[in-house]
Amino acid sequence: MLTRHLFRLSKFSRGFATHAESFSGLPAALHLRTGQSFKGKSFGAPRSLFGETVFSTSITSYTESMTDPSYRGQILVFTTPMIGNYGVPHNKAPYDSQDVGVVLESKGIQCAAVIVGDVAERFSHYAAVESLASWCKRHNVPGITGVDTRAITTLLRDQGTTLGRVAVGPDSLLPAPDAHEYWDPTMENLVDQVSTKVPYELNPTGDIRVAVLDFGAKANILRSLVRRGAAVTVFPWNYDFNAVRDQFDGLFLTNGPGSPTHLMEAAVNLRKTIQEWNKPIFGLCMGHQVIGMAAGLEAYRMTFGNRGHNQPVLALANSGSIKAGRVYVTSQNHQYALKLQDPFPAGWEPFFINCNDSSVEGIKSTTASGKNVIGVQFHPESAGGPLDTIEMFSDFVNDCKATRLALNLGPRANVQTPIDYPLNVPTKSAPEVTVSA
Ligand SMILES: NC(=O)CC[C@H](N)C(=O)O
Repeated sequence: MLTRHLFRLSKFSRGFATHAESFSGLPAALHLRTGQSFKGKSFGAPRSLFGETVFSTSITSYTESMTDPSYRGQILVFTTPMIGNYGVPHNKAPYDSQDVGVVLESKGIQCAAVIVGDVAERFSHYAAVESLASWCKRHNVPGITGVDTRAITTLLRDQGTTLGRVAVGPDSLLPAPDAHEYWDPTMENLVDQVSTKVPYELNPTGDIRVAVLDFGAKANILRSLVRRGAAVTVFPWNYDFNAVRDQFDGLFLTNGPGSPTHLMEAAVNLRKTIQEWNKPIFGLCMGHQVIGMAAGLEAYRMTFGNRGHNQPVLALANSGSIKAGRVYVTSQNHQYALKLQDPFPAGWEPFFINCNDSSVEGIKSTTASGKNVIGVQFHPESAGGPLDTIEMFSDFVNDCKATRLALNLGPRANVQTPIDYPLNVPTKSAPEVTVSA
């Protein structure tokens, strides 16, 4: 009876559908460079490719994860067995009241491929318009279902993130590639591939004006700033913010894919900004790593990183809405981290620490330094994930407002002053900061 009732409910919900045509059922295999192979069935695009195999422990939000530009080049294994049961929402205007041009985290699927235990052929959700399989097919992204994702995860946890190959159809019957044939996405500057090529503005009449350095921004970062009344100007990753900084009340550095070793130029520019400019700076994930490199900390590659929406972090200091001694559950997607060094560089202190692996989860400028710079390894904008640290965006916006007041700049509400973008600003500075890959 209950089952019949549930079936009816799902039948009449807008998104109830099956997309059998996107389940080719072709044989497929995931080969790891370390020699292991896992066999399953193909869904989505019938296409073979190389990538870096990573796992995520998130239970929901496969749509947000897959559109996160930080997953660029990665074969994403979900530890949650059933993926796809609430389908995929539309991606057409109008989006929402904080329209930043996309409904999820970016315009399309960013990860190279997905590996799931059991892909849902039927989906049901009021906002869903298609199945995971049909979405993957439209975006030319292959998926494999029917594999033991727990076995893959246990392996990756022991041996670390591993290069892989998704082989679909006849390719899956061929022997696994030789170790030297695997493509390593981290050798490329992936940030350059996903960052905006030209500056653009959102909410130009906001109360404060924030510059965003786009290393591969998740859209919810932009929404979170706009929602709090900020006018936002998004710049390419290697734009030298120092050329325009007088026009802004704060600087935000976003998440981004790949190794921070490719972002030396941004770190060198930022070091100058921190030295010469006393307004609020906030960075997350890749942005946090760039802040750390600018501060003189070293970044390193972790064994398997942290990916999921259930990562506990302990606050070590009070700052705005964050209280020392409290544990916050956070959304994360990273492979690199800043080294915890003793002593910390002058003027800096650790802000958060991961409760599972004790890795650095945040740094901040000390009160005595007179600066207001914060970097966090996790994603306070939390798409998807718990909202425990979302108020860090309010803290940042409030700090920007307070700085305007302190500098007697007055309110800028409804003032539309065009930003003057000097051309050819990206510079080729000599790297001065260290990162161990
Ligand atoms: N989400 C991110 O910004 C991740 C930063 C970096 N790509 C890493 O893997 O550590």
